[in-house]
Amino acid sequence: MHANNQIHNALYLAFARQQWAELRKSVPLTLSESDLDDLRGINESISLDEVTDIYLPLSRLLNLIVGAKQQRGLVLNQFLGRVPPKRPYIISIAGSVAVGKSTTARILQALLRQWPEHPKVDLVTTDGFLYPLSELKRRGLLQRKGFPESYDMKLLVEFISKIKAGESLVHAPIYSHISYDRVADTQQAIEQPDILIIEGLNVLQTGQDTHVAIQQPFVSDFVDFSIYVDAEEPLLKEWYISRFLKFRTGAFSDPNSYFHHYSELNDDEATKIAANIWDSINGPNLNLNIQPTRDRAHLILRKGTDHMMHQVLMRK
Ligand SMILES: Nc1ncnc2c1ncn2[C@@H]1O[C@H](COP(=O)(O)OP(=O)(O)OP(=O)(O)O)[C@@H](O)[C@H]1O
Ligand SMILES: CC(C)(CO)[C@@H](O)C(=O)NCCC(=O)O
Repeated sequence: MHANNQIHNALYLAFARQQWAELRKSVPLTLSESDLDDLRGINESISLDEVTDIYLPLSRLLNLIVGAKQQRGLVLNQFLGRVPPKRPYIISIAGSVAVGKSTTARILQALLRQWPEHPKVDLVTTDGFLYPLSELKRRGLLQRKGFPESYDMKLLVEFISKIKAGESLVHAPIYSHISYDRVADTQQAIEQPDILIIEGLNVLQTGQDTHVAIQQPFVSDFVDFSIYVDAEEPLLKEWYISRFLKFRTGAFSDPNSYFHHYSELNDDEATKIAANIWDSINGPNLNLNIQPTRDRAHLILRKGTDHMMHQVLMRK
């Protein structure tokens, strides 16, 4: 599936699911029943096998990597003879619409919090940095949501640079999937976490990928470790459609929902509309702007049917 396998092999170590699962090594399955309940609350469809085989080794890897960075920070301070501000370790999670970025991010958050070295783990999504709906309309971008030009990149880069600089309180705008818009009067407060996870379609993008010149620097300049969640497009489209069908009885049934009128649709009608949104917006965005950023990631998690990860690729 990779256009240039030779380059890929040179860049990444590839692990089949079972090989990766063995790398959990000494990480005990420290999850209590209540932890498991929390994880099920994040996504009831996620299996315990997925947590033990994929996420526990990943949590171990990230704990080691964050630890190495913290050590390096101590050495630097000793050398410079000063106490620097606490700077969060920043992990980014990229991938298509509906690949499961937010589920992956929330499970990682829950697992990373359990390590005594980094108990405070915050999570933001770049959805909040989409322009407000009125601005998208003004710019004629309603059919381009999720494309690079639909984000306020200046605001996003300002946000992440403040986090990286160790500012004690930084605010992020919040997006509502119900109103399909930025929330007007509430913001998310980020107060010097040990780790910040930032999740979104665009976290690996630079100006070079797109027809739109995005000003430098890029989000990835501030990110310590990047993850790309990958799956073949037919699966992504299927997951997008099935989430859309589920939303009819969930989010869309809310009278405040932007898509409230979809709640009345039968399965066939809803499938057609979702497939059409995929083919006209999310699919082209994947192929033009998201997938081309995949091979910049430090780690690629490859999913197959039923959201099962079947391969992990790690930068050498
Ligand atoms: N590990 C998993 N097991 C089973 N279902 C999953 C898993 N991860 C995600 N899903 C399902 O796939 C769909 C997309 O997941 P999610 O909302 O996490 O994706 P996303 O990449 O954050 O999407 P978006 O970019 O649109 O916000 C949801 O219906 C979710 O329940
Ligand atoms: C908010 C984004 C861009 C990303 O999560 C996406 O969910 C979205 O709304 N895409 C636009 C097309 C659609 O409604 O799916």
